[in-house]
Amino acid sequence: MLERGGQLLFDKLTLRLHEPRIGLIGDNGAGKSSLLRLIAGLEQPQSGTVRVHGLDARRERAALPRQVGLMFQNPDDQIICPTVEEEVGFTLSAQGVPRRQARQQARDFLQARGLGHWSERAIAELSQGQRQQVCLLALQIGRPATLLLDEPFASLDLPSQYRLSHQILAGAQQLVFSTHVLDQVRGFERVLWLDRGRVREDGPGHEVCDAYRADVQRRADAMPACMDALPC
Ligand SMILES: Nc1ncnc2c1ncn2[C@@H]1O[C@H](COP(=O)(O)OP(=O)(O)OP(=O)(O)O)[C@@H](O)[C@H]1O
Repeated sequence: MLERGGQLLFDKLTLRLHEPRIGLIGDNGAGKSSLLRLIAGLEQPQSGTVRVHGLDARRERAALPRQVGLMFQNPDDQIICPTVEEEVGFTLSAQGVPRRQARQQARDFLQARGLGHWSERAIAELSQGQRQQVCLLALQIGRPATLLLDEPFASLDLPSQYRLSHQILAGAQQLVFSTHVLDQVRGFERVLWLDRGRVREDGPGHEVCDAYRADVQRRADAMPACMDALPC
């Protein structure tokens, strides 16, 4: 059970997430980010347990970052270092790698991806899309088994979406990916449609996306026409 803002959000929710690519869809406030935060150990349920690759997300929270990395909706909520190299290296220092060695590994990691020229760049001078790329690199260098992505493409232009998508799919990690753009998860093995904290549909991406789209269409059809709804 999880309460947020004094409201019960998840109650008796039981999920096993084993598929390589899992999408999360649903209206604003449905609980997508909250579910990702539970898996990442950033929120704790008031009752019940969250197990991540065999770890208890409450009692073994310190060990979670080696297993799971969460990319926040807003890169500025994630980034804490002034330069790209420091930010990417920070993941390794947090895992116990000495700072100097972590910086060197970060440089090598960027170099290997054709981004050696980014090493010393100030994060503050990067665009939103570039900052999101840095967040993803900072997660990937830690090689977690699972990547949790919270609307990773929300504010990106098309070329940035392609770049980031390529970067995401190039990794071998399990993906759990929340989005409002159904096409991004339609081909996934499994998609969960969350509705006010409950799982409304759970199945192959194309089926669940179609069911959600049809429901949204039904609700839109039931709305008064725009002109009627506008104030005089
Ligand atoms: N920091 C917070 N404090 C209190 N309540 C919160 C907080 N963040 C979210 N909530 C509430 O938890 C519920 C689920 O929010 P959540 O952010 O998980 O939804 P979401 O599906 O990710 O929405 P969106 O599509 O808008 O990102 C909502 O009712 C929201 O009001």
